[in-house]
Amino acid sequence: MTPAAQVSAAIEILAELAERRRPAADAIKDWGLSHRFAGSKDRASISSLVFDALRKRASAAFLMGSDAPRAVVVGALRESRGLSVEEIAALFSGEGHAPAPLTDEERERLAAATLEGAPAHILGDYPEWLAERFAAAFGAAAAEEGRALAARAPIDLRANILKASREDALRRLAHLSPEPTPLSPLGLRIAPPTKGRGPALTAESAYVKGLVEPQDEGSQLAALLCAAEPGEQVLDLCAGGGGKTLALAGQMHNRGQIYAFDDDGRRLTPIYPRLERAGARNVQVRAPRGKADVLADLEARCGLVLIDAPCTGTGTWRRHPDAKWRLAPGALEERIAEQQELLDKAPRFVKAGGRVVYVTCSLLIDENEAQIARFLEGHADFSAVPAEEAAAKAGLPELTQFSSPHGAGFRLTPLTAGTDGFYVCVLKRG
Ligand SMILES: C[S@@+](CC[C@H](N)C(=O)[O-])C[C@H]1O[C@@H](n2cnc3c(N)ncnc32)[C@H](O)[C@@H]1O
Repeated sequence: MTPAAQVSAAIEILAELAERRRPAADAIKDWGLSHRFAGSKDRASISSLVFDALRKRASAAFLMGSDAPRAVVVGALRESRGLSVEEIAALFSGEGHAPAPLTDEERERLAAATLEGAPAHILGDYPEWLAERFAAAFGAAAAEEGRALAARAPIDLRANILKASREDALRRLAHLSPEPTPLSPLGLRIAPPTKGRGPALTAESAYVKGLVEPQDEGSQLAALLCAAEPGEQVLDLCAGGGGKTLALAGQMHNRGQIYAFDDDGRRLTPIYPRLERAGARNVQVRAPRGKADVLADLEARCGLVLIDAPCTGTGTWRRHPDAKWRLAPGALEERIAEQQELLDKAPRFVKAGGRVVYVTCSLLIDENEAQIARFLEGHADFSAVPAEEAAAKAGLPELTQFSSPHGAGFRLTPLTAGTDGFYVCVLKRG
């Protein structure tokens, strides 16, 4: 396919997404199935165009004076890719499978329109209904935080210390030019591709042999702040695919026991091969079994209960730019209710002196500091561990700089920490 035909395909897919609220990856996959002539490189280029347009959907629409898919793609080619009017005009030639030529108005806007005077949610490319919540979380930095969330994310990996040091992993992957991550002592970072496909990581022998695991640096830090110790009894209450479970198994050097639970058994499916590949041997997966209380024996036994809570995922928009436009207010309310339920459930399993670590990949106060404040009101035997103390316990005193200005816990954002957005709070019993 020509680059211009790829642009046409991206516009077509965005039109489909505007009609049906569905993940962009699904729409791209379906498009590929019904256009068999498109090769894998074409599909990667189209996918990258669609995601770039979604990253900049609000600002591109503002620039072009229209939120039609074509306008968004035209605007995003300027905003995301930095193309000139002539470069964009060359793609919109109207020839063959190229989109229709630029109109005079489109040309004028591309040449002269600016974002001056645009409100923060346009400058930061996030939904208008979240504007108040972003202002509460970030104040005057809301637009800048939004812009950082609209950028492409790097590929972060965690060295699996059960099998390799970070130095080993860096050497093994040297052909991908990884850099050590600045905050996590276990992290490796590969720059994001400017367009098209990134490296085929799962084909790397370092991955196949379990020396590295893809995990955003923020997620690595959340796991490190758990400060799990060898020999501890740990309940991972929302284990899902096991990203944090694996990190905890490494921290514990395979000693002690991790119980990995998720109330949706299907979500646990990937954990089995991942544990195998990582060489994690201290994990018992406790899949739900109908109405049976599969965690009954853990009552008051755990030194650590991790709640990696279901959330709106506002911190992960760099990786899922379509999610920000699909998120609806009702979903936020549902997540808040689930988070409260989990926070109320966790103390049952915590022994005296033990801790609960509450984590979300959201940046909204309602899902984070407000949840912790509510929890502490109802659980007088728990207190939030001050950020300085929690950071020191994790051996990462520099994380104190990310202590939340809105209450207990840590806030990491792409702008301030260069990670996905994460909230982490360590709560101690007694
Ligand atoms: C953020 S994801 C977990 C990600 C995982 N810990 C990781 O690092 O890969 C949240 C998980 O919570 C699970 N969940 C939602 N409500 C739950 C509940 N009441 N009890 C246990 N798990 C729950 C979801 O099924 C989902 O897998």
